[in-house]
Amino acid sequence: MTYETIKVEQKGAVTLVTFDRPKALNALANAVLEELTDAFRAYDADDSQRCLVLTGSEKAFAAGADIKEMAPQSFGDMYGTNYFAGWENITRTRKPWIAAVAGYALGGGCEVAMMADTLIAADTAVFGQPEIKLGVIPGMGGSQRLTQAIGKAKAMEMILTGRNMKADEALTSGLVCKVVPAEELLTEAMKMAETIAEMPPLAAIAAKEAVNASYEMTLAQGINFERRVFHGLFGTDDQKEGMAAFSEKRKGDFKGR
Ligand SMILES: CC(C)(O)CC(=O)SCCNC(=O)CCNC(=O)[C@H](O)C(C)(C)COP(=O)(O)OP(=O)(O)OC[C@H]1O[C@@H](n2cnc3c(N)ncnc32)[C@H](O)[C@@H]1OP(=O)(O)O
Repeated sequence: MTYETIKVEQKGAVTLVTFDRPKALNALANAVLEELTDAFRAYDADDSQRCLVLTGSEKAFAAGADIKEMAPQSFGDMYGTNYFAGWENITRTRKPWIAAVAGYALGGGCEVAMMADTLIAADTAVFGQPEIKLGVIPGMGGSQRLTQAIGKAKAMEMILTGRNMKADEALTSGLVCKVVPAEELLTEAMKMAETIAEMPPLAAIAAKEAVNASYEMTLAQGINFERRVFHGLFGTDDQKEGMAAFSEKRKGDFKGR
């Protein structure tokens, strides 16, 4: 597929996806959803690819859903098409992916970044859910994921006032795993992605499932799920290779089997 709103590059075992709609600050039009969903599906299906980085431009990761596309829609249009439901497809990606955020990540931009397995931010990053200023509320998971990430008090304050959060606050609030100088963002994100790409791929998928289960299950259910998945990994060649490599004091060569 040829993409018009995103750029997709394979760099070794890492897929780099860049929002490429600079005129509207990478606003998330329907075309972006279709292309991004296709790129993520292709990544998940390609055994040579073991981690993905999603990034934007220096000025904006993404400035939210396309307000001009949304503005004229009626309740019937929104409800009838289950508008925005398609974005959840991205969260079904089984393999790990990282959001590398510089500049604005507002509204849907913040929501897509929060769908990632982890977020790394440039010191220029600005996160926010300003939908209330447009007479709506977050519609792509922001009220849920922001609250899970930073807690009710701060999420409520941001969503009710539309206040933005800068990178340093995003770090102390637990929204992002690290903040780096803007000029180093891509290098740092690719370095993290390359490290993940060297890990046994089945264990990476399993680790992701286990961490995500903590949002869906009780503690007892989650611990039981983790243990079963842990047991299951003893059926993989990569577990044998990983433990042999440790004993033989060498780096593991993981095949994803
Ligand atoms: C998914 C949901 C349900 O959660 C909903 C949403 O995501 S609603 C959208 C939430 N996002 C916003 O409200 C942010 C809107 N944008 C801004 O506030 C500003 O653009 C800014 C603070 C990010 C940057 O300001 P500035 O540097 O002054 O640039 P602008 O001149 O405003 O923007 C440049 C250009 O981009 C267009 N633009 C920006 N954001 C969007 C957007 N979300 N949708 C459509 N178009 C957008 C903006 O209109 C400008 O284009 P022109 O008018 O010059 O053609």
